[in-house]
Amino acid sequence: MSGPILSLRGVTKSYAQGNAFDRLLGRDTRFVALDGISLEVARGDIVGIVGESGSGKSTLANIAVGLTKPTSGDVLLDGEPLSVLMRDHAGPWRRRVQMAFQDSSSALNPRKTVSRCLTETLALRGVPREQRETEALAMLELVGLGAELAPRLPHELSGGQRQRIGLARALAMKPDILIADEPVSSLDVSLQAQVINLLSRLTRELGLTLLFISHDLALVRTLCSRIIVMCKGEIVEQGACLDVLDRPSHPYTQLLIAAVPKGIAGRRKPTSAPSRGHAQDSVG
Ligand SMILES: Nc1ncnc2c1ncn2[C@@H]1O[C@H](COP(=O)(O)OP(=O)(O)OP(=O)(O)O)[C@@H](O)[C@H]1O
Repeated sequence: MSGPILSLRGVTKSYAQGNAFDRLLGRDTRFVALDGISLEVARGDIVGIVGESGSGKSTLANIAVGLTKPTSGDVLLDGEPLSVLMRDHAGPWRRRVQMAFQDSSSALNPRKTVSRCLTETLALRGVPREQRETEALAMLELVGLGAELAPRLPHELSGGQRQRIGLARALAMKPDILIADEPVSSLDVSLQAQVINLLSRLTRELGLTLLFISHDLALVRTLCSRIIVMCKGEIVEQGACLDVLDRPSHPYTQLLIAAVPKGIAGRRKPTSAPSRGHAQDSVG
């Protein structure tokens, strides 16, 4: 298909503010978390979504993945509206758009082994029972982890290993779009580099489209081909990643870049990642 894989058209999300008493007196107001967002994501793009805390990045991600319903506006996957695709609960949207979360410890069930976590996801995808163990091991290998982790519980893993299990679980659904919400923020710099390099490799090898939400402009520069800058629920600037980061036109983007210590925002590259969108995988 030649059109955008993901489109948002005039998407707004607002939340009621105030308590029941306020509402009774007609004093309730609504807080607008997303204000008429429109964007298009091309297949295979790696899109960085940046902006200060509270600017609406996670709300946007949750709407794109179908976890949050927009107050108004349309979300389309390959031109088909989310509202139609979501009618079937285990339907195409659920499989095709997956999310990898920031907090890997709460994203995994503490009572389920790595193997069970992956085989259950594979079952959801309809993989026959007898193939699930083998495929679970293949998923572990894909994210650079060994079969010895399969019987372990989440608390028996390191933070970086948990992060990659979360990624493996999202990838086990064979998604077309992966949304990674601050996927490396809890990791140290070398683990960050591993996960970033892994994401870069997987987007190339699996033809994934990646939405990468981050506060770290240097990581976005390294990984992403496009960038979306959000401020107070609106997109204030978007375009080719290097163009926007090197020549920001909106004052908010300029502030965001200026807020990062010199030499870090601009051109830091994680270990062994040669250039944006072409980071080498250093996962062992
Ligand atoms: N369920 C909710 N009810 C009310 N307000 C909400 C709800 N969810 C989010 N918000 C508000 O919407 C705004 C956007 O939140 P969101 O989590 O999307 O921001 P963000 O850019 O992802 O922030 P961060 O970088 O800190 O994760 C915030 O002001 C937040 O308090």
